[in-house]
Parts: sequence; structure tokens; C-alpha cells
Amino acid sequence: MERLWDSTFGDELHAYPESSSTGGTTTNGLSVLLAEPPGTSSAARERAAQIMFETFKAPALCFFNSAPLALFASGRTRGIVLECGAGVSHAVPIFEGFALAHAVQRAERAGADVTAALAADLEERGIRLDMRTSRDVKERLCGVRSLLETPSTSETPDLEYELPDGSMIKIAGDCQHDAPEVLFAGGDVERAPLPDLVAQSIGMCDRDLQTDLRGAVVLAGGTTMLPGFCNRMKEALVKASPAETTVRVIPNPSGTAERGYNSQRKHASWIGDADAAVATQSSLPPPVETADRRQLCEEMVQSGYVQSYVDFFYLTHRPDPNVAEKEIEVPPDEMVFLRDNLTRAETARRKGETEAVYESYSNVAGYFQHRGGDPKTGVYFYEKCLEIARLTGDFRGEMRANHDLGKASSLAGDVGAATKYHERQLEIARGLDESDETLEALRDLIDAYRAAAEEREAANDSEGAVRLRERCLEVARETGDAASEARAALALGTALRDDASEAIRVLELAEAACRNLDDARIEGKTCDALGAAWRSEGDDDRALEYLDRSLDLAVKTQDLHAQAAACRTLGVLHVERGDYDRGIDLFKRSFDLAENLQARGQADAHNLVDCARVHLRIATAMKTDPRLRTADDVPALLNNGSTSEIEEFLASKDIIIEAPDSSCT
Ligand SMILES: Nc1ncnc2c1ncn2[C@@H]1O[C@H](COP(=O)(O)OP(=O)(O)OP(=O)(O)O)[C@@H](O)[C@H]1O
Repeated sequence: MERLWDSTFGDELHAYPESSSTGGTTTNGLSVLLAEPPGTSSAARERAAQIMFETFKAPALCFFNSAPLALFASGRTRGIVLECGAGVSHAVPIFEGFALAHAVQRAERAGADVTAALAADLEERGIRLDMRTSRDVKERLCGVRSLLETPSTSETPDLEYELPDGSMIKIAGDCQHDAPEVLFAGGDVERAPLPDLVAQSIGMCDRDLQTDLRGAVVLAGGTTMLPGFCNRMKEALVKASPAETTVRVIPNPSGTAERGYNSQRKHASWIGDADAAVATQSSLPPPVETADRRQLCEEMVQSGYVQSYVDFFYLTHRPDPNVAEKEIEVPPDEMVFLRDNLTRAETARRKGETEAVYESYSNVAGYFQHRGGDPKTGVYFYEKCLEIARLTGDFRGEMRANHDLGKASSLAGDVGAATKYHERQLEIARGLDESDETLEALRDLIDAYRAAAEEREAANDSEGAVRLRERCLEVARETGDAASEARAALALGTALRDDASEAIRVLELAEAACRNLDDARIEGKTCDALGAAWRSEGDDDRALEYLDRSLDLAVKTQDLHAQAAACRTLGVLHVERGDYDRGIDLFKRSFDLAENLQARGQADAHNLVDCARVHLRIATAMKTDPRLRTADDVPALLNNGSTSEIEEFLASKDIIIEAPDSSCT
């Protein structure tokens, strides 16, 4: 191969890199675009790259899969290419420029087999030819039978062929058509008949895509130049396809529609290659400060970026989601940003560079998600990334797209969709057996379940919330992270308001997880929740134990809010147990803390102050007025009564008692 390239650069292109005799410097060679057959090994690619860079001093090198290039040459980006050259044949399904690697089929059956079959046939008839001459006979005289013909019905005349020495030989009619049959006859798995190769490959693709693939079966490679080849492929594929499906073979065996391609298919991938190289080299005009929509749209259409133009036009001509009856205003630099990314994605798609397409679309998605304040459009572009990854069987890409879609959906307020995307992300990460990615997916899923549970809680669907909190705990456990587990168990325990014993079981798990942590804040909240749960179970001693611990931990973390809340809960408990002095002390403390928070400008401090004030009043009233101690509604008021309800209650009992601390009046 190196010799061939040497001759190409030196003899044909006269572009051999030259070493200067004086300075030891070398002039650069040409940038190279290499078309490679499907399934080329990375070792072969590395070797080619080494030769190109080291021997031919290529400043840039790009590898292209030859099948998509052949498809481009026929003017399409979606279809299935049957490449049949000298030694091997491939069926390669392609979606929007991407070869669908999982469905590529290969057979060790191609032009050289036809040549060998012809040589053997002629030898049996007493004509012995070398392979080179046999190949020439094949290319000039052979053809493929229609399925409607048989050797006995075909009436092909014998033809004459002039050998290099000038003598003439006669090639019988049946001999001209028998040899190409090796391409269509049954064989083992490695040597499947060519129509079967195409049918199998189509069958391995997504059902939604199969109709499109049958509608564009593009033939490429020298062997497909055999007369009758296209017709036979079409007949065999129609036979193998479900009834009523349209099969279109390109070039069209009977029509004139694909005439340009018909004469080019021997060099189809070279032609596609040349188109792609020109597209890659031609760049759009540089960004313009004063770019306007119309100018950018025109430039895109003129440069052949039709899909980019369609997307760009939509994105820059939409109604503003925030202002009624007004079109969205996109600043010039952002229009240039959109144009650049859309056109880059389109170029990369033509070249089959999944990563680059993904990157450009996710740039656009990220722009809408974060800067544009329009996460729904972000979701639209991430979905494009997901589609590409799925169709190319790129699991890593699919995992990343699900991650991005989960984040964008949650920003767009669709927590249900976010949960589904992150669940799929986790499924793929597990399938790939990637520990870092699995951990990331687990964490994403924890966030998603938490957000979904909060949404359910806001809608008063406590059962739904509990189910989501349970899943959150399961996933948190899998992370092996004690903090995540403690937080998830705490949230579930708190959500299990209607089932105190189950809440205690779960909260004790949180407590156990807290022991491995040095996080007094979570531990304090867990103790607070356990105190409340034990109270519901009627075990006030244990409740007191946990609530005291919760207050100590709130003091330790200097969390004034938590201290005020703990003092109030403890105060209520002590008052209920008849210890009014202790209760009053705790309500006073709660009141002072709330005032302190109010002085610091904390948002809800005003309510805390009011709440502490009425609790203090009712406790003081109960201490001095025995009538209140037996009133049925007092416990409920103490525990859940709003400030105004308690005020109303005190007024109804004609109790106007000054709070012991003047600051509380
Ligand atoms: N007009 C023709 N009619 C029939 N066969 C032809 C014709 N032109 C070329 N071929 C055959 O096509 C084959 C070469 O095709 P092509 O150049 O596409 O293959 P290649 O890329 O060299 O091979 P491979 O893909 O197996 O590496 C040879 O077997 C040749 O005999």
C-alpha cells in the first residue's frame, strides 16, 4: 500500500514532501482523506496514519467509511449500500450519514470469485486463461441473469474475444452468465448470497427505518457494474421483502432517473469522498458583528446547509415564550453561535462523525437550557443527540444523551420525563459495567426521584411521594454513600407520616447511617423526626430522649432555626406532660431565637416569633388556670393550631394573660 501511495503522491500528484538539503527542514505534503472499508481494524488505521504522517508528511488526515461516501455520491444520506468489489462485499445501512455498525453484514464473495468461476468454466471447455485475462473477459462479456431466466431459456449468443496474442476465442452464451451466479447462489454464513446480505442487514435495523432502507438500496463497487446486476438484486430483494413494500435499487435497473450515478458507481466512494473533502474545506464566511437573520439564512442556503437553515430559521423566527405576540429576539453574536453549531453538526453528520454531531447539538441544547432560558428547546436538541446515538448503536452516547435529557427535562419542569431518562442512563451504565458512570447515574436518579417526590407532596399525593422516596432510598443505598443513604432514609421516614412504626424503622436506618458520618445537621434532623414518630406511637419518654438530642445537635451546629423548632416541640411535650415551667422556659427560648432570626432578616422569622408568642401565652395560661388543663381542644391547638386559632381560643375563654417576659407581649 505504501508503494501505491508513494506513486500517487510522487508520479501522479507531484506533491511529494521535499527535504531541504541545507536546513534539514521538510515541506509539508498534502492533507489526506482516506476512504476505508467497513470494519477496518484500528491497527490498520494506526499503520496508515503513521505512514501518512511520517513518510508523506500529511499536515492533516481524515478517515472515512467508504459506504456512507458511496451513499453521498448518489445524493442521499439515508439508505443501505451494497459494496461489492474484488475480494469482499458489505451491506451497510446508513442513517443520516451514520453507518449503523451493529447491522453491517459482510460476505467473502465478490468479483474475484466471479473471475475464478469463469476461468474454471472456460478451462472445462478447453480454454485455459490466466486470471488477468479471465478478469478482462468477465468485465467485457459477462452479465447477470434475471430470475425469470434459466440457463435453458436464456438465448445469449456466443461472443468472440481477442487474446493478447491476437488469436480469437469464442465465449459461449451460457458461460457468460454462469460465472456471476456465484454471487447469488446459496452458501455458508461467511459467504451469504448478496441479496440475503442486504435483507439480513435491513432486518437488523430499527423497524421504523426498514422502509426507508428498502427504498434506497445503493449499489457500489466494480462488481456491481456487471450488466443485469441491479435488476437481479431488485428481483431478489422484492422476493425477500414483505408484500406491498417498495424496493428501490439505485441505479434503477430499468429507468433513467439515476443515470448520473449509474455510470459512476464503480468509483462511488471516491466521488462521495471528493464531495466531503470539498465540503470540509469550504468554510462559511467569518462571523459578522452586524449579522442579521436574513443574511445568515441566505449564507447557509448558498453554502448548501439546508437542514441548518431550516433549524436556524425556526429558532430565530419563533414567538417569544415570555412576551405575547412578539417574535423572539436573538442577539447577533448568539445568531452566529447558533449558525456555527448547526452547520458544524451538519458537516459532521455528512462525514459520519457522531462525536462531533453530538457536541455541536449539545452546544445548541446547552445554550437554550442555560442562557436562553428555554430548556424545552434544549430537550429537542438533546433528543437529536439521543436519536443519533441509538441508531448508531453508540451506548456511551446514548447514556450521555439520557443524562443531558434528564437534566434538561427537570429544568423544564417535567420531573416524570427526567426520572425516565435517568433510569435509562443507569440501565446503560450498568450494562457497560462502568463504575464511575453507574455512580453518576445513581446520583442523578436520586435527584430526579427527590424532585418527583416533592412534586407529589405538593399535590398532596402522600402515597405517590412515599413510593418515590422508597425508590430514592434503594438507589441511595447502591451508591454506598452514607450521607446519601441517611438523607434518603430521613426523607422517607418523614414522608411516612401515617405509619409511625414503619417511619421509626426507616429513621433508625438513617440514624445508623449517620453514625458513619460526621454530619450533626442530618443527625439532628433525624433525631427530630424520630422524636415526632415516637410521639405518634405514644412513647413520650423516647420522644423526649430524641428531641433533647436534636436540640443539642442544633446548638452544636449553631442552627438557630432548628433550635427554635426543637424548643417549641419540646415545650409542647413538656406542657402536655404537665411540666408547665419547663414548657414555658422552652417557649421563651424559642421566642428569643425567633426574634434573633427576625433581627437577621430571615424570611419566615416573623411567623416563628408569632408562633412562639402564642405558645408561650397558652402555656402560661395553662399554668395559672386549671380550667384550660382539661379543655379537650388544647392538645390539638398546642400541636397543630395556627397562631390565629390559638389567639381566638384564648379570647373565647376570656383569658388575657400577660406573657411573663415583657418582650413577648
Ligand atoms: N465493468 C465491470 N464489470 C464487471 N466487473 C467489474 C467491472 N469493473 C470492475 N469490475 C470488477 O470489480 C472488482 C474491483 O472493484 P473495486 O475496485 O470496487 O474493488 P476493490 O475496492 O479493489 O476491492 P475490495 O473492495 O474487495 O477491496 C474487480 O473484481 C473487477 O473485476
